[in-house]
Amino acid sequence: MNLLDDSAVDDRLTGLPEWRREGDEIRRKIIAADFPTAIRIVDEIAVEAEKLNHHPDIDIRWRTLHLALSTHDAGGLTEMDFTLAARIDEIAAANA
Ligand SMILES: C[C@H](O)[C@H](O)[C@H]1CNC2=NC(N)=NC(=O)C2=N1
Repeated sequence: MNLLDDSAVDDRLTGLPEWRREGDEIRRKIIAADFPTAIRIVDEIAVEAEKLNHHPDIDIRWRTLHLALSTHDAGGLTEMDFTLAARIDEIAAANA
């Protein structure tokens, strides 16, 4: 999987307004209604991550999830990160 250059990253982020670039990662926060919902979101993300064999870093703090995506094997951002980010946004919206 090839690393994306800065313009490609910026281009893909325009379609993902919840996400911010932080160096070699993209990050977003999800505030769930309550803790059980936060865990359900994490579980649904886990299903998608396994399908893609691409996994986010997830920080769970009560009902706030901090997510970070990067392609560790490539040492930075690739298409996989943006594919999973879009799926995470769908999961967040479905559990809003
Ligand atoms: C061996 C396994 O396919 C790899 O380690 C996968 C697993 N999940 C992954 N997740 C992420 N975010 N980046 C990777 O490079 C990656 N590689």
